[in-house]
Amino acid sequence: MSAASALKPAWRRARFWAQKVYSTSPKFGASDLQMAPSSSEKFRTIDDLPGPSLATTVYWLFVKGYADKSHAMQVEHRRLYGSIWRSRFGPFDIVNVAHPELIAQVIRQEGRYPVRTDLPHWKEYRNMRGQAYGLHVDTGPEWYRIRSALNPKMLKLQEVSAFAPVIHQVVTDLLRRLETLRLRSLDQATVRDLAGELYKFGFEGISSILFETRLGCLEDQIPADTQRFIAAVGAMLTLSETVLFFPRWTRRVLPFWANFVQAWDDLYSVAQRLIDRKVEEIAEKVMKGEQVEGMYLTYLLSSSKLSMGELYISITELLLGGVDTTSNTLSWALYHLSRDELAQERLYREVTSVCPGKQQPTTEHLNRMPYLKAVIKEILRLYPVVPGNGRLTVDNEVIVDNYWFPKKTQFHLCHYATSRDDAEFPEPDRFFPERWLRGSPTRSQHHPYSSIPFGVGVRACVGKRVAELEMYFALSRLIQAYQIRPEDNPVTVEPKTRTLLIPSGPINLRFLPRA
Ligand code: HEM
Repeated sequence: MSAASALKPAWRRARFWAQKVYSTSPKFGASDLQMAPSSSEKFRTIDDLPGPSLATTVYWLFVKGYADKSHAMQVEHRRLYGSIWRSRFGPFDIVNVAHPELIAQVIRQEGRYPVRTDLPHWKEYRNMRGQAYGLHVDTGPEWYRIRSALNPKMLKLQEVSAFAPVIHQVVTDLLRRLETLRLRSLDQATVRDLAGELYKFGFEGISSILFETRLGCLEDQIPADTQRFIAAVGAMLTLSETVLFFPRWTRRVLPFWANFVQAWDDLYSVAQRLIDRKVEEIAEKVMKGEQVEGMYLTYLLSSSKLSMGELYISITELLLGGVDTTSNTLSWALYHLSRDELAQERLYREVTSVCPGKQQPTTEHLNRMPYLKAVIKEILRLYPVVPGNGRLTVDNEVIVDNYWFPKKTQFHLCHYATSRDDAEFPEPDRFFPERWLRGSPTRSQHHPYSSIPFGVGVRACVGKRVAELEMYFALSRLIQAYQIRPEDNPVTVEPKTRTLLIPSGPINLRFLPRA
């Protein structure tokens, strides 16, 4: 049998997918569809893709210095290889897509149970400890079952508005903390390493919703248990990248795997204890015949859709998703507003016109603050905190552009490159919230997949609404309270990638109280 005839069924399936995919994508591949591939006309394959060799990748990462700038490497590689290219590095063999239409094609073919990427080290840890798999490790219908249990109370703004009072409490603590820090500084204005403070805010904010408990992250003396919790989250996220790179045999000589396990053990045990404490509280109330009121954890416990093991893991994973993401976005927002007086003044006028006299905004007020939302959108366009997302094809072969890919292809969706593309957003490196204002002549025309910081579809970020609420409340109240300025002799802070896109240096800002 010739190679061509052996591949025939695959091409037939490919043609079927091509029709599905291209039917709504005029720019890419439409002309090829009209030439509908006969059995002799083939789609190209992964082997036909351009891309750097292993040696070139090593050179880029370790000689040219892109190891912590993989977001910038997306932009450079797109310039060199076009909108789709292949990279191979160690165990990784990845197809990068850096055009919104191609990202849309991948997403449209992601199937019912999309998978981002394999996390073999997380799975191994959970197997070792006999824990449930949870949202990040489970796949197929099992992932969907867990996700469906977590979605309610998280996905709609009206639903998450139930969390508004507790978020406001945490924002009040943040304002108090910043006030203390600024008054302690030499010029009685400067808060140094704002991202570090906002990290504690992110941790406290999401924990107060998930555990229905205040952890004291924003206090001067952070309780020891909370410190251990914060350290474990940081260690796990950092080591998670490292352990993947080293082969298994190195575990006997290098400390990374043991430290990774320790971090997970610490993290899991604190989360478990906090949840168990809540369970006891609820049980006591029920025994006394008292009304049980609560938020997300109480809802999950009462819905009984997850086993206790699944609940421990799910809450822990939600925490991991919610800590660094909102805090980094807020850090960048304050960084840019401090350097753009006009934008800051416009935001201040909007917030004070809707909520005069430092009134705390409600979710209804937020509906009348388009500029506030535009600021956050613009920041997430400039600094998508997840600069590159993933999709691993599991159920289907897929066609992207004019290439056919088998099952188990790992795609890397280059969000950073698309949202900084001048074909989508003129002056892409400029902070310009006006480009998001509906009905304004400054509104940009762009592909709907060119800036998708939370992802799209069934696997998109489950915490999007909570994140938005936290960021809107925090930013509006900070702007009500302070004029924010850069420190004297300010330095430009560039982003760097450490899985997430984060500031590469400290952000130091001056907070000048408003009358
Ligand atoms: C600025 C804030 C945030 C951004 C930009 C962000 C972004 C993302 C992105 C891009 C994904 C991957 C989506 C996909 O694969 O299509 C994701 C997944 C996820 N996020 Fe967020 N996120 C943010 C805040 C949060 C918060 C506050 C939480 C917790 C409440 C959270 C929990 C999660 C979880 C659990 C997942 C995995 C969902 C799944 O696999 O089914 N995120 N996020």
